[in-house]
Amino acid sequence: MENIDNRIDIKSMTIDELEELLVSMGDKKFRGKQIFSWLHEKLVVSFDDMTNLSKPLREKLEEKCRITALKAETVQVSKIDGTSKFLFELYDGNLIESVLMKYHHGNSVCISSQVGCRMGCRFCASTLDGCVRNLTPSEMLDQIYTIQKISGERVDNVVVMGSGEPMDNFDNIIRFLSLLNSEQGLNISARNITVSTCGIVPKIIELADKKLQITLAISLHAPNDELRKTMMPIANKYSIEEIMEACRYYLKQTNRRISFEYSLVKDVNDTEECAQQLISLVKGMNCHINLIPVNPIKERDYRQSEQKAIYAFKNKLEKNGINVTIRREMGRDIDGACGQLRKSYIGK
Ligand SMILES: C[S@@+](CC[C@H](N)C(=O)[O-])C[C@H]1O[C@@H](n2cnc3c(N)ncnc32)[C@H](O)[C@@H]1O
Ligand code: SF4
Repeated sequence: MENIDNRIDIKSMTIDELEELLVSMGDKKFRGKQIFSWLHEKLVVSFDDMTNLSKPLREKLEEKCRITALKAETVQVSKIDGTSKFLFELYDGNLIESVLMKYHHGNSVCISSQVGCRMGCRFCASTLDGCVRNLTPSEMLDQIYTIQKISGERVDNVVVMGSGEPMDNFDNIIRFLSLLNSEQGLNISARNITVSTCGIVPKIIELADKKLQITLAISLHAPNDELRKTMMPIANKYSIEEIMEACRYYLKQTNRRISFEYSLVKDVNDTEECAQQLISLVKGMNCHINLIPVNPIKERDYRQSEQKAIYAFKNKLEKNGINVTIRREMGRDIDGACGQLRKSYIGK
């Protein structure tokens, strides 16, 4: 675990670690659980609010530890569907984005896992300035906690689909997942959490071996390696066949249906031939395909597929027995592509 400004990042600690810390400070073990509950259930951001701790203990904790608390720099709310986009400032001045989406089945928060991203996908605004740094588990958690506090809404589902590549920040993601899942915290069930990756094969296998019940989403975007290489540099490292093999392993280990993300780009990957290749790739697999009309970014020349092409693509997949949906665009009036709000803010 990383320390922040030479103080311990207390919100990234498990109950066991907190108990150990308290004992090492000459206090009682049970205080660990109390502090965990203040941080992850009652969502306080100051030791002074931990009213069942003595003043001297609170002072000692303040000296030794730091409570991650994100500052909302801007919040944009969609007039169309209530989607809110948050720009948060981290303790070191870096900015990240998160989104709250309201669906009939509950509230979903989409969080960032890194400041920027180093994967270089051609359609993505998050990667335009590379990766600045990994987010700590507490910084990932605090996106959800702060949104819950600002909006007054209970968060039911979490998707790790904001800026950053979660499998490039693996240990912090695993710790974040276990804290989010904790009964003494927000207690969000693993089944309500989705982690999306561009396909870092060894990490998918490592994740599978943890046998968590989370949904794995793969950003596929192309049905063959040649085309994928033109869209996503990671395709030079891992082939689609290797990714599919890792997905089959994930399914075997977890019994969880895989999601494939496929952003439709006009005249690039939206042809009938691409649909046919995609069908051959996933046929017979327990999976779901999410078609996303690409959100154009001004720095790149990709354009969104036409409605007709989007529906033709979807229909072809459906006719072949593939589970497929077109992702509804949430917050159309506020939404730039993921990473664009941060980018435009830095630009100022
Ligand atoms: C921003 S990424 C973060 C998670 C992870 N790095 C990944 O690639 O899966 C989440 C999803 O957003 C998609 N995405 C990124 N930029 C997009 C854009 N301009 N239009 C549509 N989808 C986009 C990605 O392909 C990916 O499926
Ligand atoms: S799509 Fe995902 S992996 Fe690719 S650059 Fe964007 S955030 Fe990174």
